[in-house]
Amino acid sequence: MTPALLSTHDLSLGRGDRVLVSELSLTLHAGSVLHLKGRNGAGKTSLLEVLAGLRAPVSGRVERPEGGLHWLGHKNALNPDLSVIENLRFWCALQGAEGAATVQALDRLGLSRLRHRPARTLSAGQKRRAALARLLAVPRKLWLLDEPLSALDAEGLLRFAEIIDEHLAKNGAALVTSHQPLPVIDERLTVLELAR
Ligand SMILES: Nc1ncnc2c1ncn2[C@@H]1O[C@H](COP(=O)(O)OP(=O)(O)OP(=O)(O)O)[C@@H](O)[C@H]1O
Repeated sequence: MTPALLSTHDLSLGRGDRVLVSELSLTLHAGSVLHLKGRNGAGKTSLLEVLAGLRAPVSGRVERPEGGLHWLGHKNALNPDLSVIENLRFWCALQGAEGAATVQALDRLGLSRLRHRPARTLSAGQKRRAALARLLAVPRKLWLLDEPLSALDAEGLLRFAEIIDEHLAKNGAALVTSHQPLPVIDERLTVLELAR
């Protein structure tokens, strides 16, 4: 059995007086991906925020990997006035990862040609790709990704599939929310559907 990269123990969370998740215990192992599904408002983002440590649960606890994790929220968190590569370098510097492989990361997302363009001039899908490039610039074992496929075209989906595949092969793990099927269709994928 590969090591656990994320575990929850009797985790409950809510918004206001609404319970969204009740006593969830799950384990995400290295080399696996969990597709978190559920209708609008079911609580996927709220759960991801608790897993990332950005929001407190009502009860229960979360065990995360040493060495940190990647969190990609709905927002791309790009500074509109910096170029694509400046944005990535700035983010790497915040992570203490100066000299990270930013050019290669942008190349993997098909953004080489656009790397000196101000982020504000990118299309929605190009901005999503620029945010995804962070996953490659700094290695982290655990990826928590909220709707990473939003705005990606067919070619972007293929690139995402390749990136996830490599990440799992290197004993990484990912928890991904998406309203569309994930481009990983084998025994490495499990699905959790929030019921509400
Ligand atoms: N800032 C907030 N204050 C109060 N309630 C909120 C807030 N943000 C979200 N909620 C509520 O919490 C519930 C869960 O929201 P959440 O964003 O986690 O759902 P989701 O499953 O990610 O939805 P979607 O598929 O639309 O992204 C929803 O009912 C929503 O109305």
